Amino acid sequence: MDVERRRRANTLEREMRDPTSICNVDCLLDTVSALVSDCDHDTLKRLKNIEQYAAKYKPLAQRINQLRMNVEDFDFIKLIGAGAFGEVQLVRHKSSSQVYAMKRLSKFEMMKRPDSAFFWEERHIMAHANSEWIVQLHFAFQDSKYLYMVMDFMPGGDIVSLMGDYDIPEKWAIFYTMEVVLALDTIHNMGFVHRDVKPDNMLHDNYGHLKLADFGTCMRMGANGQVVSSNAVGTPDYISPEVLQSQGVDNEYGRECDWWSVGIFLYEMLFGETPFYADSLVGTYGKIMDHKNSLSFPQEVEISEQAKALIRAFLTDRTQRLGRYGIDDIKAHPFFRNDTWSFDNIRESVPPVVPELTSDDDTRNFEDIERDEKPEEVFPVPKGFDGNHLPFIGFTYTGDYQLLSSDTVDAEA
Ligand SMILES: CN(C)[C@H]1CCc2nc(NC(=O)c3cccc([C@H]4CCCN4C(=O)Nc4cccc(C#N)c4)c3)sc2C1
Repeated sequence: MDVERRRRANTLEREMRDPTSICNVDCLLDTVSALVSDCDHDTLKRLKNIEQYAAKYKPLAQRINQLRMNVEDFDFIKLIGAGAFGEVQLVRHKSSSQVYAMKRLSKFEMMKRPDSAFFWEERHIMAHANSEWIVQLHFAFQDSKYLYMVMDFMPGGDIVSLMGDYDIPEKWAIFYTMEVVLALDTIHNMGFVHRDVKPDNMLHDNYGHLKLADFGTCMRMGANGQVVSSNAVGTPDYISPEVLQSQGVDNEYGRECDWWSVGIFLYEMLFGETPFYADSLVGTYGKIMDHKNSLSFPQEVEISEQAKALIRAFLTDRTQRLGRYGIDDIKAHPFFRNDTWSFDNIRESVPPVVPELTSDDDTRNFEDIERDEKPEEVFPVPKGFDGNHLPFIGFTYTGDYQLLSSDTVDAEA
């Protein structure tokens, strides 16, 4: 082969081995599976070209799906979480015996809504953060109905349970607020705003240290550090005024919206309830928009002035909010002064609550969840070629192996 042809072949091979390239081998295999899934309908097979393609490639697609990682590789242990488009299961990988948390998102739910590309941010952040503050994505795969994300199991459960089980002393609040601040700084430094920081998204590992776990509402900041979004996201109680006001209109806001949510979280740890709680959504929104007058501290709870000062510094207009000039102003706040933990040693320190676990699949820190037995919605038979699986091409990910990467076949393969 002449030099020019060899050079061009090398370029293509390099692209095919590059995990960040859409020419990556996993993307190409996704394409075959997606195309077969989208063609494999009797109505479409009336077209000769489609019928012949499906007949020829369906066996290959089945072989690809069977050889690559798939849901049959895992034993289901227990349902440990549920969200709008799916659920999280505790599973054990059959061949390695390793336990994982596997999130399963319904493709059908996502096809019904135009703004459903949220799972790409979640995949990117958990796959590439490589941070002790972020739950790690180990594998991602898909079948004709679902997306699957295989992640770290966090046996300590979420901090909502911890707040329910304990009356949290200020000292503990220092620890957990420090860890949330460092975790959010990691997301911000990756170029994302989280937008839905709440105790449900804060999980504990087996030591009792915190990781952020749900990134469906994360959005990439523009060059100016702002996101432009018209869909208000987040859970009412923790949502900042500027994100709230972005409902319907294109409103710009930045990472400081996450610091508001930290203020809500700190208030809730210390007072046992969120500051703008109301028994209606409108009531809560009203209090948030009028936070200057609606923020108050219950007299009967003994809280330090530093704690109140930090809460006020977060629960203020974004133009005045602590953290708008970066995390150093937050780290310097007197509330964090203590004789045990610092922002630099906290990950090496012993957390206030260390989970007592008896096995690697101990789910004592997860409430039982009844599966909402809604009849599994099936896809309507497409009238024409809908390409319903095309938006999911490229989702497949294996953190520990890249197809075609090793020059020689793996010895133990
Ligand atoms: C704009 N709209 C269309 C989109 C906005 C963003 C968005 N996010 C969704 N997200 C979901 O549908 C979903 C599914 C299962 C679990 C969870 C979380 C919420 C409850 C627990 N959970 C979670 O991720 N847990 C988790 C994660 C990692 C490790 C462990 C453990 N151990 C546990 C979320 S649907 C949707 C619609």
